[in-house]
Amino acid sequence: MSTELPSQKRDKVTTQTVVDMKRHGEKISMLTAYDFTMAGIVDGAGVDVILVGDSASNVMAGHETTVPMTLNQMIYHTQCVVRGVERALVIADLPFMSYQVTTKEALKSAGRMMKEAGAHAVKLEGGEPISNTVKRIVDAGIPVMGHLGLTPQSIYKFGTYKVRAKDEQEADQLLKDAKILEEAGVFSIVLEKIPSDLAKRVTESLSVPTIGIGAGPHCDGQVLVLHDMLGLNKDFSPRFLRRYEDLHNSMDSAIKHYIDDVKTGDFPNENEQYK
Ligand SMILES: Nc1nc(=O)c2c([nH]1)NC[C@@H]1CN(c3ccc(C(=O)N[C@@H](CCC(=O)O)C(=O)O)cc3)CN21
Ligand SMILES: CC(C)C(=O)C(=O)O
Ligand SMILES: [Mg+2]
Repeated sequence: MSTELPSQKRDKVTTQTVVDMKRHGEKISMLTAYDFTMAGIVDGAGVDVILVGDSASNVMAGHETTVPMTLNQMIYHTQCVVRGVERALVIADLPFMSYQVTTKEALKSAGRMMKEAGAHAVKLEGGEPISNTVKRIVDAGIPVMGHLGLTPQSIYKFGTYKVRAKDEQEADQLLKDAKILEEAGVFSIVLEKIPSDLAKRVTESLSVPTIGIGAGPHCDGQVLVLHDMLGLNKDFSPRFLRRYEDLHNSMDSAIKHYIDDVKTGDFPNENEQYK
């Protein structure tokens, strides 16, 4: 019998693969990407899941929140990412107000994300209030990832990005929401900025995998925003973020070097021109 872990097959990662990874106790790695070049690097390095997050609103467009992102903008980013990916599962965030008004509109939004953008699955924020919508999308053959805890599209309802579900009543509600989403058919749930103990309880009570961001070590997988973990984002330092590179500094010094070479006439040299 093979002792190969589910993700070690070089086959494309599917929603079934990530569910199998939970059953085998293999952790799931997920990162964001918003464009072709970055997606190719992230996929080539072997990440299991790529999220085209609506954090593109912050990271790509320079907005303060994810609220302004449109469905057409998310479709564009997802098209770019899909062209750069060979193996990873590509999940796209449905942006604010593309799925909350009616179930019919939600299904259309999810359908466009699959047909026009080539996403393999969509992610929606929220629990019980969107469970019928989730069920309808899943019934249409579109895999759905849930997202509970800190749900940035609702920032104006909560007013802060502080840790969520710290009191018992909110914790019980989150646990209930997770069960309801599982029953509605999600293949996985993101847990954002909640206490580790609660994330552990949720993870143990579900058969579908949890993917944490600021939700501790007991989740079945972890996700970070690519630009944050590469150190491109100087002014975002929540405690859950680990920086694996300081690309801001690397880019800054490379660019300064180039400017200097242009000013001094060092660039272009003898070999960098046509005769
Ligand atoms: N660049 C980026 N990274 C992300 O992780 C991310 C986005 N953008 N945009 C969409 C959401 C918003 N997310 C957030 C936003 C803020 C905090 C946060 O911890 N902010 C403050 C603390 C705020 C408070 O305590 O009131 C911090 O410490 O930076 C965490 C996740 C996660 N997502
Ligand atoms: C932080 C992750 C989970 C996300 O939703 C995003 O990048 O938009
Ligand atoms: Mg998001």
